[in-house]
Amino acid sequence: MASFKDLNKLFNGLSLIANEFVKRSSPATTTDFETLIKTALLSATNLSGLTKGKVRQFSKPPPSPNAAHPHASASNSVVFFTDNPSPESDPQLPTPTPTTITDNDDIAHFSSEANHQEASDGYAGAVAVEKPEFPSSTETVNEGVSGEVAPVPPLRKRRPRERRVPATPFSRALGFAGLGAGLAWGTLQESAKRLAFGTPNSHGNQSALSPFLSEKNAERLALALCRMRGAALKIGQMLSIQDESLVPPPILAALEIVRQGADVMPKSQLNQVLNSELGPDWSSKLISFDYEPIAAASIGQVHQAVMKDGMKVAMKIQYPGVADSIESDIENVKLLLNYTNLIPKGLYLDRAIKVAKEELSRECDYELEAANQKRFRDLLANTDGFYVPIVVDDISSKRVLTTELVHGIPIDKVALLDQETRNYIGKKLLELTLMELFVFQFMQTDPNWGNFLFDEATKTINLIDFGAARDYPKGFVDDYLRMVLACANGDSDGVIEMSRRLGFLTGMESEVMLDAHVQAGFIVGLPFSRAGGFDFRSTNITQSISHLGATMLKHRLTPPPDEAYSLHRKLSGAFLACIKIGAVVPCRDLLLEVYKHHKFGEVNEILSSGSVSA
Ligand SMILES: Nc1ncnc2c1ncn2[C@@H]1O[C@H](COP(=O)(O)OP(=O)(O)OP(=O)(O)O)[C@@H](O)[C@H]1O
Repeated sequence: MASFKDLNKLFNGLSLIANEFVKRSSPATTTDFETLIKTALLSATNLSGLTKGKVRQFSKPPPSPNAAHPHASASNSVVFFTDNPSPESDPQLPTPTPTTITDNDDIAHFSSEANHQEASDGYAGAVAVEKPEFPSSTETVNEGVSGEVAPVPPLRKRRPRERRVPATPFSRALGFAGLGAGLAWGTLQESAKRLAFGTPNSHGNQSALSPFLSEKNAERLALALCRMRGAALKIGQMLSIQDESLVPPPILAALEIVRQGADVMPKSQLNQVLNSELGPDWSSKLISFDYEPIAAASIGQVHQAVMKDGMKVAMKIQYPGVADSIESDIENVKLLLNYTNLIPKGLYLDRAIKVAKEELSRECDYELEAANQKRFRDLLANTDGFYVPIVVDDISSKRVLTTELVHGIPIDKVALLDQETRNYIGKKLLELTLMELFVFQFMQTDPNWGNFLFDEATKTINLIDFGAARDYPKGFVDDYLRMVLACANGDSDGVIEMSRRLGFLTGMESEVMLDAHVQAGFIVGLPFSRAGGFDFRSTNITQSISHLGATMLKHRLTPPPDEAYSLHRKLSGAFLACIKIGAVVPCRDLLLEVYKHHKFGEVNEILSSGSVSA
């Protein structure tokens, strides 16, 4: 039976390819045709297991010939610009007088964490592109007592590959089709292996149950997402912020690859985007630009540059084609998910996908992100402990965003800091979340841990990435605050009433569903239920919710309101961050503080047990 199903999956995978051929054949251009041939070859070799994408191992680069130069020594990919650009220069390198440019095909350096000062921020969700480890004369390295430089053992981790972004809808669709076929083939291989050698012990491990979830398939999926970038990768990264105990190990490993960052654009493609977005004289505002990215995110990559006034900036440059392919990328992901039969009923995938599409198209608009960032900068100007970097309008456009470069440790990496500092960070994160929703009614909804960079020296959390930010209507915020309080106070009538008003329940639900819903609410409300510090080190909130989740999926009558998708992602992201860093946070005190100052709108109903006492 199982093998028949798997054959069916293989057939479906191949039909994905056939579909794309039929759908796309008429408007195909010559370039599309070339891509088609390349992709077909890649898929064919992938099917036969030749290029299914092992993470490449890179070798250490030779020492920079410019090591004496104070800037170039930090990275041999930095280009310095003179005031008098040469008119005969290569059109791909605007206003050039490049000092040095890395010309290797692969960005290929290993570096040690200890040496990793400037770009230590580069760990974040999207990130992990480290600088080469040649300290400049001005940099500090580990110095022994004798003053000699102590060798630091290199830290090996996945290095990004340099790959062109498939920029036309046709080439992207083919990428997905190739992936579909690769996964189908992987599933078949795994099934055959199981027929021959038996199914591995399950012990509740999903990967053992489904031949689709084999290690090879998970890796295949991750590497394909890193190559495709765009909407599909973004969804993968969203999924990567999960409770680790709930996700099967092969998928967890694959998501970690995805979380570490995408492949990077080659220089020629990067220059094309910069020229078309900022004009050919974009470099006239800069002293230098580093062609080696500090981050390769889902929809763009980030480069360091120095402005004429000396300010160090981060330039986020969008991959070509991703904004126009959101719709088709998501449809392709949906096809893949459907054919794997992995999506449980009750997820209301269509509604979630509609919301994801809207969010992603907003995120591709960097002018909107710049406006969001300026708004947050104003809103947080007088709040201690947070900093929002300056937006540089002069060197920004719809697809390029330049902001002041900030530093810090991404919050998932603060686990080694002392307990007091971790408690402080946890408290600040929760305080910010509550403030955004209930005070500003404007929230940055991407809980990616790399978006919060903790600067130990100033005890400040530097906030970046405002692409996903949205307003919440006053009525929604009022009722949501009442609901959180009802959850915290163990008030089931209040939870049900507010849930109906907010649209989580229709009023027609069965007792089983109502009970599961209320229990889930109480679990989420647990950190807010008692005064004093809530210890996130000993909580199993996410596991408890997942048990109830199964019941809710079975009995749910309506999808959650649109506002809830991003909001719940953010709230669970904040909780997961506190769990990850093992913080003890006075959650109830923070909530009551917000409640005390909240001005409810006209319908200020009092909950059955909603009287609040500190
Ligand atoms: N102003 C900045 N200062 C320092 N680093 C920055 C800055 N802006 C971006 N970065 C680095 O680039 C990474 C990606 O930037 P950002 O999160 O804005 O991009 P994104 O496309 O929205 O990424 P994601 O796919 O993670 O949402 C960040 O995690 C951070 O490491």
